Amino acid sequence: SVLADNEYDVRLWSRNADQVAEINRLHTNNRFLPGITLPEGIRATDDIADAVTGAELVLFAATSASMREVAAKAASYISPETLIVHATKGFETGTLKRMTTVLAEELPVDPKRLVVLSGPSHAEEVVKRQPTTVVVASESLEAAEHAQDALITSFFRVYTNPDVVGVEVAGAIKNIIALGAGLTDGLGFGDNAKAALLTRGLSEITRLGMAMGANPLTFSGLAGVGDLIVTGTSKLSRNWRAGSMLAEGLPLQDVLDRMGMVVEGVRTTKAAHELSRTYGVVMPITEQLYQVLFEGKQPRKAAEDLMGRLRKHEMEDIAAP
Ligand SMILES: NC(=O)C1=CN([C@@H]2O[C@H](COP(=O)(O)OP(=O)(O)OC[C@H]3O[C@@H](n4cnc5c(N)ncnc54)[C@H](O)[C@@H]3O)[C@@H](O)[C@H]2O)C=CC1
Ligand SMILES: O=C(CO)COP(=O)(O)O
Repeated sequence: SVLADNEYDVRLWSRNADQVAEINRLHTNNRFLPGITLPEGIRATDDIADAVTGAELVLFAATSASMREVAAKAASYISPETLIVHATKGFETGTLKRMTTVLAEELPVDPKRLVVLSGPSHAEEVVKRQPTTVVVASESLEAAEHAQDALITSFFRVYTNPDVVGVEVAGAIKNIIALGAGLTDGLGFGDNAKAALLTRGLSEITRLGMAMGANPLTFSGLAGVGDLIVTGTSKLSRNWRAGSMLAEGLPLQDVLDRMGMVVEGVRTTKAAHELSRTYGVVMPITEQLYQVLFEGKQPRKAAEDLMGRLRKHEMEDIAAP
């Protein structure tokens, strides 16, 4: 939608032929964006070659679980000079790789052509042209500025940042904290509890990010604090909603079935649980969420265990870079 507003000739790929027909005939996508009319400049196709061949820019917005498969499908139609942008918030299951690493492995482009787009950007608001600010990060300033140029509008303000690791880690881990915020609200705790969770969650994101090589300042930016606020406090967030349903006692599979859309925080909790061990980083909220999601722990007991941890200095576990 943003690219079409910038007069790009947008080809949108979906594997679902009915969805493609609906977008082309009616300019709607009722299952995911009910009540919205999409810009005329978007043409949908279920043929990935048709979508990607000759494109100046390819924007991947696959789920983290399907990124490698989708990138592999597109690879032979992408040329080395194509600008690749992704908007996916998660790690690859099993390998724990970041999305730019997956794309670099699958696509015939220099890693300097890869850009990550992140920040507070619920699709439901962006498509209504409600204002937001986001960030694009790339190893190459030229690639980041190219993406900034392509995506910036009067309602979608795009900043650049060279810290790809920080932006990707922030975008992924905030979904765990958003699940926790949904649980906190679902349990009936107050605003203090949520502010506390988001702040200590930011500490956790920062610790892991720094251990993985990120710039700590990135976490006070749009991909960090910005997306943490929107995902942890908005009812549009699937991660928040999933957390609040878990607090009602619904089993995880029922929650995911009801959502019918990706809840990235679930897989990311598993990935971060492993990353915290690999990098030797203390991640108590992630640890408790892991036990709630995968080991049947009661959410209220998880909250008690977080509150009952050994007393600490506020910055204790943040190692100097
Ligand atoms: N929805 C939002 O507001 C935002 C989402 N994101 C990120 O974008 C990514 C995608 O999220 P959504 O589009 O919201 O998820 P979604 O669950 O709403 O849609 C995912 C789509 O991918 C399709 N899909 C799944 N596996 C596939 C495969 N193997 N091949 C082809 N298509 C496949 C599904 O059928 C579905 O249509 C996630 O990483 C999310 O964190 C980032 C910013 C905002
Ligand atoms: O990342 C998002 C908004 O910036 C979307 O969050 P959810 O996946 O929780 O809906």
